[in-house]
Amino acid sequence: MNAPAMTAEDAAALVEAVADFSRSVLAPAAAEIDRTGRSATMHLPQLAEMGIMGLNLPEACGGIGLPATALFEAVAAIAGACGSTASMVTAHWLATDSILIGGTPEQQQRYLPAAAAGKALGAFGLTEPGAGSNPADMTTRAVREGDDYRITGTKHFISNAGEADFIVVYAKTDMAAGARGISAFVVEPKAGGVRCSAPEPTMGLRGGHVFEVSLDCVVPAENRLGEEGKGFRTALKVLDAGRLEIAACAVGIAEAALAAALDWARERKVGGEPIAHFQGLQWMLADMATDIAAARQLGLAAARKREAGERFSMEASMAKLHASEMVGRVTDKALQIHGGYGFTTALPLERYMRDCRIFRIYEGSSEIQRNIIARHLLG
Ligand SMILES: CC(C)(COP(=O)(O)OP(=O)(O)OC[C@H]1O[C@@H](n2cnc3c(N)ncnc32)[C@H](O)[C@@H]1OP(=O)(O)O)[C@@H](O)C(=O)NCCC(=O)NCCSC(=O)CCS(=O)O
Repeated sequence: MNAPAMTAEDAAALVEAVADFSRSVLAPAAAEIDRTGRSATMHLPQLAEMGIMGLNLPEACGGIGLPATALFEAVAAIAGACGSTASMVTAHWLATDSILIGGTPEQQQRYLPAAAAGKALGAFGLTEPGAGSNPADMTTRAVREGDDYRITGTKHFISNAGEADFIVVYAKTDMAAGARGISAFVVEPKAGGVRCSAPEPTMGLRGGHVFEVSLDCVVPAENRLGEEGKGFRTALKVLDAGRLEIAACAVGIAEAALAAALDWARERKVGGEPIAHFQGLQWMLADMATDIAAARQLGLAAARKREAGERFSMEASMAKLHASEMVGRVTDKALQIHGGYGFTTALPLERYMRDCRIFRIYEGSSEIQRNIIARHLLG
């Protein structure tokens, strides 16, 4: 079992500090980020100061080493305040987790301390225009040229890429070997050969920018993470953690929507009576709270397995599946409780609905999560 890097009391205090920061710094800017599409990286200096960019990394790599259960709560707090910021931060963690899981100790020391300190922003380059649900179909290739690799191809829907200092790119080193021919590389866009599109216009998470990335670059062989052909396994391990973080984002946004609905129900009157007095509405609130509690428990169960150093693929998929579907139900009910006001952009309800919609799609759609769960059940 992996020893937790800090005591439960220290972890709880850190989560509380992240929640305070989220309420006081992130939440007030969230509507403006959504309206203007300004990048959530505007918060990077303060996120860095709080140590948030390295919450997922062990102290030996410059991170905070927050235990997985506390990490779940920290992500929920960030997402409840600003979904775009949570998306940007967790995409950075996909990149740093790739190096932590797939890299050598030298590679970890080369990249992770600066990334944990928020001095270098990361992106995770797996998805392609023609390879979303099945990364094994990717066509990006890395061909060995002496001490280097030439990487050519196109990646799509890559969060942070346009501003990233490093992108972990998954590419085929053996085109005939399917998933076993995939290797991972750290690509530094400043070295040249990397072109990013303008940010894709999206329905939600408008400050969590996603890009198409065209690659025709040469990287030194020392930038390959681990052995050739081990990249797919690394990506799937990274995605276990990423899926848990999406579940946490869903719980955070759902809690924000429930809190807004509770306030509204207490204050809004119909026929002189607060709408909270009506049983139909009370039942909606009860269902929302129950749905959120179930999602949190699934997430924490997966996090406990992660903390114990056990494989948690099925649990992460269950947590993501349930939480990403749950947040759709909860935000819809919260908007309904607000009536016409919920439909206006003066209140955050419609933003919550837009921001959470992608959770059922990225880092493995709900259908992919069901496939993974069924495969674990059936063996
Ligand atoms: C649906 C899939 C899981 C199907 O994958 P495969 O069937 O092709 O692969 P598997 O047989 O399951 O796994 C291959 C291999 O790796 C081993 N493995 C897998 N996971 C782990 C783990 N956690 N720990 C250890 N080992 C693991 C597994 O046992 C196999 O080993 P053998 O080869 O048998 O020895 C997969 O295709 C899938 O997950 N698809 C969805 C892809 C996805 O989520 N894409 C999203 C990308 S990122 C994004 O959306 C946003 C990023 S951002 O915001 O910028």
